[in-house]
Amino acid sequence: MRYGHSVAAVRRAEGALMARVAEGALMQRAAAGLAAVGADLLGRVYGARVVVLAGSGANGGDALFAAARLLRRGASGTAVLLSPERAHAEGLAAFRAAGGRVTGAEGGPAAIARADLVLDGITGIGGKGGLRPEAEPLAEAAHEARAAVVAVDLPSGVDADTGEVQGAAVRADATVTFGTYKPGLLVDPAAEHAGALRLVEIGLDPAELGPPELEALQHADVAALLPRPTGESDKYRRGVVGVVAGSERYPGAAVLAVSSAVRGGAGAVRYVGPGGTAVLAQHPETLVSDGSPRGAGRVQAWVVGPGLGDDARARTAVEEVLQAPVPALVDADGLRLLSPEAVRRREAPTLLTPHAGEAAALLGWSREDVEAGRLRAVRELAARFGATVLLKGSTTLVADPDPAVPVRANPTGTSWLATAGSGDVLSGLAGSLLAAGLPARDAGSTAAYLHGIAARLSTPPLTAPDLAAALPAAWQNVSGGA
Ligand SMILES: NC(=O)C1=CN([C@@H]2O[C@H](COP(=O)(O)OP(=O)(O)OC[C@H]3O[C@@H](n4cnc5c(N)ncnc54)[C@H](O)[C@@H]3O)[C@@H](O)[C@H]2O)[C@@H](O)CC1
Ligand SMILES: Nc1ncnc2c1ncn2[C@@H]1O[C@H](COP(=O)(O)OP(=O)(O)O)[C@@H](O)[C@H]1O
Ligand SMILES: [K+]
Repeated sequence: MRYGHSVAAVRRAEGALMARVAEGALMQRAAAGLAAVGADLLGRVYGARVVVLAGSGANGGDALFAAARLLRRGASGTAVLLSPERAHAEGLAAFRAAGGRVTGAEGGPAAIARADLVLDGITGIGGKGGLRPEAEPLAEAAHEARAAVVAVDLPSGVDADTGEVQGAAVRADATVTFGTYKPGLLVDPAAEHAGALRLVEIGLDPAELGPPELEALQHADVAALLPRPTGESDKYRRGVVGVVAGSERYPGAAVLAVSSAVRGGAGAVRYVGPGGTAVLAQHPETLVSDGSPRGAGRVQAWVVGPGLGDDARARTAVEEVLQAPVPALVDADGLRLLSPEAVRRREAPTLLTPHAGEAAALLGWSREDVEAGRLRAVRELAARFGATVLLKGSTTLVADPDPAVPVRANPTGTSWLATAGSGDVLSGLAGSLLAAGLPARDAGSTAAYLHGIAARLSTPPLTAPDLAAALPAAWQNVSGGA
């Protein structure tokens, strides 16, 4: 698991640790880790040109000390000081002592254009708002230069706690972060600015950090969560998932949702709706009926909504699913037929899976505001509906209705998933995992993880049926065949 801790938690744990170690020791640990990553990216340090973008805080100090280490190994270096009179004094002294040159912001772009490595030490967890105007041309020059750009702790200009980016921000090829991940490194739009992430341990005590704001599953976590049949299993004990999807107008959604539900860990799939013939043609193992959910027989979880439309039949289906005493996943058209009160009244878990447009409609926000503030949006929805909410998109987030439970950020997405019907595949898969007994947050985040891996394993440009067909390979990829 990767954990993302808030700035307040990091400050608390750093403060406690600093009281126990020699002055400056933490910054030296950070600088050593940063220099090692810089050396790695350079391949050959001797003769390389390093440029440090140094703000006035400790983030600039880390960058200057790291550059000094590279200079002592034969690199040459220029520090671009954004506030020359307030630069980190010890870091600057070490950099100068190692032979580094110093310039003001005006000398930055020319130095950056010739650089092999740029260390972005403008701001770290102390940054507020986007980059200030004098730093913007530096960020732009770094983006255009052929140099590798390494952000120190965070890309400067992004919000560490929320992943929001207000104004200009540095775009890095890699980010070396200290002690723990920050939520902004795991959530777009900030995550997109961070590039590859490297964590450098500096000795923070997990107990002093406290609970994370955010978690990102890794292969081993997902492998441990995936349901597995045992000797005692039969198809009913493995769970039956009911899928209410598709309509005369959108028959394909039924086929897509079932195509992933049958590959999602449940023992059987019941399909309810007008698309039974098409579903059976693709998946003869499905139990189909054309009535309403109430008369369809027992299920351990329902999926309702993909391609459902909004006629009387659709309304009845959503109503009946919400009244059922089993976990329910509501997606797509189903989300338009929901009231927060009806969801809040439920005793069994509910998982809502909106994309940004659907989330915007549910919240009364603009779509842009949801995309710019994903973490706020998903938490707000979970609170309003008293439900688990999976917000789809460039970073898929899953929030529990209890605000103390960390939000899960999915690390496996790829923009190839932006293809018609891939959301239907996700909901069938997540519903199947719910039926197999996973709690809603685990079902949603595990489904998003596998969905992303399936996309990576498919040959682009991928289609929704490709994605469903790649689920067994994704499953194997994650669990190593166990
Ligand atoms: N506290 C610690 O124990 C450690 C801190 N470390 C580093 O220290 C960083 C935090 O240092 P600081 O608290 O000094 O804060 P920062 O270095 O992140 O930035 C604070 C400074 O930047 C200025 N500033 C804020 N927003 C700005 C903006 N938008 N544009 C330009 N300037 C802006 C502020 O006026 C302030 O002087 C971490 O991110 C990490 O890199 C590491 O050395 C590891 C140890
Ligand atoms: N830019 C992107 N990067 C990563 N994943 C994306 C991106 N855009 C969409 N996705 C994913 O693709 C799926 C699309 O779902 P959805 O918007 O419901 O589409 P549809 O209704 O066509 O099935 C979701 O899982 C979403 O997270
Ligand atoms: K930085």
